[in-house]
Amino acid sequence: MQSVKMGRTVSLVSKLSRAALGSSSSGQLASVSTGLRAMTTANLNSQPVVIRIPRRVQERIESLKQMQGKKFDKLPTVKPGRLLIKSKNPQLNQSVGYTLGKFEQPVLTSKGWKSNRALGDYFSINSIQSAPPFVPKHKDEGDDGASASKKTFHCFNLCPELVETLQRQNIIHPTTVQLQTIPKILKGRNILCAAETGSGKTLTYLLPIIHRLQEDLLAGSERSIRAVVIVPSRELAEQVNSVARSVSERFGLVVKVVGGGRGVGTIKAAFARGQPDILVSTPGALLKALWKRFISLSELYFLVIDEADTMFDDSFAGMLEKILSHTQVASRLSETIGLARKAQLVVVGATFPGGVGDVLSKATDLASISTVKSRMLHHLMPHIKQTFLRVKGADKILELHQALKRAEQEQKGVLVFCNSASTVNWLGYSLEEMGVGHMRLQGEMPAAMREGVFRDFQRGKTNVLVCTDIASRGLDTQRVGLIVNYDFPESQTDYIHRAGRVGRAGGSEGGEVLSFVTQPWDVELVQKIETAARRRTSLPGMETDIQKPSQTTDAKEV
Ligand SMILES: Nc1ncnc2c1ncn2[C@@H]1O[C@H](COP(=O)(O)OP(=O)(O)OP(=O)(O)O)[C@@H](O)[C@H]1O
Repeated sequence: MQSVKMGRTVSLVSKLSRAALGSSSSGQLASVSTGLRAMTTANLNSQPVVIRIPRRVQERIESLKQMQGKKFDKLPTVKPGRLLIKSKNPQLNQSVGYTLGKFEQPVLTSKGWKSNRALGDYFSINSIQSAPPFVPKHKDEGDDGASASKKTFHCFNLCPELVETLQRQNIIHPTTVQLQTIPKILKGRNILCAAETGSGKTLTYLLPIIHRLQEDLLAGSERSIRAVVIVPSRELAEQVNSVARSVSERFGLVVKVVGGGRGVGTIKAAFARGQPDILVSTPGALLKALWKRFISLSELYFLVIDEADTMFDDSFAGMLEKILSHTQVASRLSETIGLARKAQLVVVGATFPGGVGDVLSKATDLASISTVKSRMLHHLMPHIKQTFLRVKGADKILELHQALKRAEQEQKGVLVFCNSASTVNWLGYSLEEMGVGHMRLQGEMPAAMREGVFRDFQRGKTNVLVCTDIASRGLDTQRVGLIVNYDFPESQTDYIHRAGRVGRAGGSEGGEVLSFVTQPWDVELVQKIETAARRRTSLPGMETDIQKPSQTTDAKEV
């Protein structure tokens, strides 16, 4: 008897679950509740039976109840399971398991955000996986990329000492971009490598360069500048210099760095004791060194342009063209070998707006460039939680203070991004008054003041760095767990780069981005981001317009 009753109860619960899961109609919801009440009464009269309603069903019932309360003319976007979008208004939540139809317009939380009535509204794009998308998955592993026999750096046939050096730094398995690009650079190809922020692009180009140069050194070649890496900021130049040194030291390769803002004397002094094998430089400093004939690039094997989107924008493109005119870039694979060899070109970035092809076509045949483009390029990173808060300008400082307190408890490093140097200064004074320890980094600071700020932040001198976008490009910020967009970024590109300071290869999980949205013009960008998140597509209008390499050229040259 008992077992029969139990059996009926179980089948009733499963029917109710199906009803609740499979329908959004209020009639069925009412029957779910009535059924449950009837069942409870029946059980009181006989032997007690514990009825457990799965949490999924409970959540479903809750959301259906909310639908009932408000006339809602749209299919529910909430399914059992985790939420992709969590809004203040739960009707606008969207589950990970919900896929928007091709012609279905997403209902956005940020839809009415231009109006002041929306003040206080918010939504989050939740992280839906713990592993970054640039960690290669293997057949026998789940979404998080755990376990499995992954490839190691041995697979590239790099010199063993180089692989050993990486192992000592706990860099064992190549990322997707490294797997795809390193073999191509080793073959001598011109490369355009477009891959997500934090996916390990620096080692992607440095490893083949160092491998090649140490071979040359063993062959007894004279020292001259064989590789130049051009980056847009002094901080990034210092960082690339430090990575290059850490992996090339044991081979006796010389790496030097020159940055702008320090005058010709400092640049001259950098080369007083001879030419390095690898030179890392900002474009301005490199041009000065070339014009003053402190260096020559006639023996160049590799020319790397890192952070391509910044390097090809109006502020740098002119300088870049001049630098390219001082170099001989190979237009075919056969030109990268032999005595009359020309330089191999490697262009690297996490975002590729238009204009790249225009400049490059002046230096080489675009058909000679192999493009490596990662699957999630220009997508929102799925392993980072991103929250958008519609807030009054005057309230931002209080919200920031709260966020900083939380981050302090969790011992996270924080980057606070502002859109101008003056806001960095103003915010700095305000935080000082509030007793919040921090450092500041912006482009208008005198070189001497700017020097070492980022390094000190990296070393943990303070947990908070208030900065402009000069800190958003390329800087490796393993200790940062929270990004605050105090000012909302002016472009999608800036948003991607700022958000990319968390969730980097080899870093810790659980990075977050918090964005304050105050201005009507911010709202349009938020809406684009929210739409891309709900549709799970790349951000709109960010396609790369560089010409794809022609298959025939590639086939001939291999
Ligand atoms: N295969 C790897 N395994 C683990 N960590 C790695 C690996 N490759 C690189 N890293 C580490 O990942 C971090 C990010 O690398 P890197 O700065 O080169 O990223 P990036 O792609 O250039 O980022 P951005 O687009 O922001 O410039 C660094 O700390 C680096 O040491």
